[in-house]
Amino acid sequence: MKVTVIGTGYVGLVTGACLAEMGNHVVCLDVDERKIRVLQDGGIPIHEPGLDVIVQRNVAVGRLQFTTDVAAAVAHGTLQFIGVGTPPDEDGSADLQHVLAAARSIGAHMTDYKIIVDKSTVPVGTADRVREAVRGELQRRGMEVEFAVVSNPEFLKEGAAVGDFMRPDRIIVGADDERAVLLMRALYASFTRNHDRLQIMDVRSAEFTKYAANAMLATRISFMNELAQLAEKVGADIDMVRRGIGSDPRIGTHFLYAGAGYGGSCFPKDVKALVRTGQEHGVKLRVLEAVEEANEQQKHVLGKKVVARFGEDLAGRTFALWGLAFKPDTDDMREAPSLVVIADLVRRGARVQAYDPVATEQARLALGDVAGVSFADSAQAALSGADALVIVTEWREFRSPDFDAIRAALKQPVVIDGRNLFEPALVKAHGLEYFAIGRANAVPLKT
Ligand SMILES: NC(=O)C1=CN([C@@H]2O[C@H](COP(=O)(O)OP(=O)(O)OC[C@H]3O[C@@H](n4cnc5c(N)ncnc54)[C@H](O)[C@@H]3O)[C@@H](O)[C@H]2O)C=CC1
Ligand SMILES: O=C(O)[C@H]1O[C@H](OP(=O)(O)OP(=O)(O)OC[C@H]2O[C@@H](n3ccc(=O)[nH]c3=O)[C@H](O)[C@@H]2O)[C@H](O)[C@@H](O)[C@@H]1O
Repeated sequence: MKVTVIGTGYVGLVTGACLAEMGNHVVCLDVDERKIRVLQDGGIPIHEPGLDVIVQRNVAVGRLQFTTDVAAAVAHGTLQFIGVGTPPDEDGSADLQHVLAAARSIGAHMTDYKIIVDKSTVPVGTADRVREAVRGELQRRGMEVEFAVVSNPEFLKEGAAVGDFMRPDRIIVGADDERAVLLMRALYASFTRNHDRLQIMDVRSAEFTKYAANAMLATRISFMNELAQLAEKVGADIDMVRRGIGSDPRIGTHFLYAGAGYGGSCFPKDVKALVRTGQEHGVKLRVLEAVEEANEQQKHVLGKKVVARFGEDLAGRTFALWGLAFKPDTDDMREAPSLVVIADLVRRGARVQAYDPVATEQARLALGDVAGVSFADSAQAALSGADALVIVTEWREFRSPDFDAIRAALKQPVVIDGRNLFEPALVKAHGLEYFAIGRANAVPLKT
């Protein structure tokens, strides 16, 4: 099938590459000339495991192309995917300017039947606005061309995006047009061969499903983060509790990890946007308001643990910080908890020596010229001369460290772990003080 994907970010590029991998002919369009140049030169502008191989393979056989030429891109695909950003507006609602601009681009150039697929996360009712935007352009050109607008929200996770797209739990298609449903079924048939994972529904339910999914996942995390705070007070271990409740299939084991707060480009913005939609319709989403507030507080938990151990005044102190990206296996710094941790430490006069396996460049951009932050080339180098180690992101290479080398490098034997990576008794046995989330502190008798 001929497919055009508008927007080559985390979602658009993965969508385009994976659809090409299944034999479709895909043209990816972006307004960012730099990004398109990188892609045309054989590079990948983001860090996403496994994506480079798929992109290169499909470019080589001519099934995947990148362009900034709107007219050519719109002419190419019967299916026009919109995968542009939907950042939060000032009032928390989703800013649809890029989605509507993409819709106008399609309307301004299309000459034959198109199925316009909203892949971006967009509030209920957006398909109607996309339809109006396309129709407005067609009228301006004095043309009548048939088209359908379909909702096909994306559920991939960064860091696991290729696997999630190639082997989806479900594919949601919201459509009220028979011809569009047939083509969407045909497009996705290869991804759902063994199990029919395609769910066809009305457009509004599909749009809503995306927000409901992210809101539910964010709720689980804030719920566990709050319980973790209580666990510390009452002497329980949140990780034991996680295992205990997770074995009930109604609860399930996934997405129950207490930590330094959720970040990323989606949970924070999607929870806000759903709360905002509720307000617009006179429905107060109390649970989600609390989810958001709990998460804002959780991002300060590591800073508070540092203060509890070292005092309010951190002038003259240096902290090693492991993990900058909002989660492992990505370079994405959007809403990363590390930004809040760094701000909390630096505000009190501390210096931070940070290390991340891939996100350093993005972190530099996100932090701007914050004084007191430097970047190390390795996890061990970040420890040199630091008072303590603070872990924010659970990259695999941090999971089994040389505790003796950590102890030798630090001025004080203190590890503050925002992701509960280690057995407290093990860390303590190496002579390190260990402060984690929702667990009793493990402090050796003599330090
Ligand atoms: N990042 C993720 O893991 C997921 C994101 N989503 C949703 O997918 C959408 C896109 O997210 P990301 O890929 O993370 O965004 P992104 O910010 O990485 O990429 C968006 C791209 O769209 C381009 N763009 C903007 N306006 C354009 C236009 N008029 N024409 C052509 N290109 C244009 C930008 O230059 C940029 O390259 C958002 O609605 C997001 O909520 C959904 C599931 C997962
Ligand atoms: O709409 C989106 O953009 C995507 O948002 C999330 O994916 P993503 O943000 O890439 O990453 P997650 O693995 O969900 O992690 C989000 C945040 O939650 C945190 N988290 C996750 C799981 C957990 O148990 N505890 C926890 O604190 C992570 O550290 C991270 O900061 C969803 O998992 C995807 O299904 C969805 O498509």
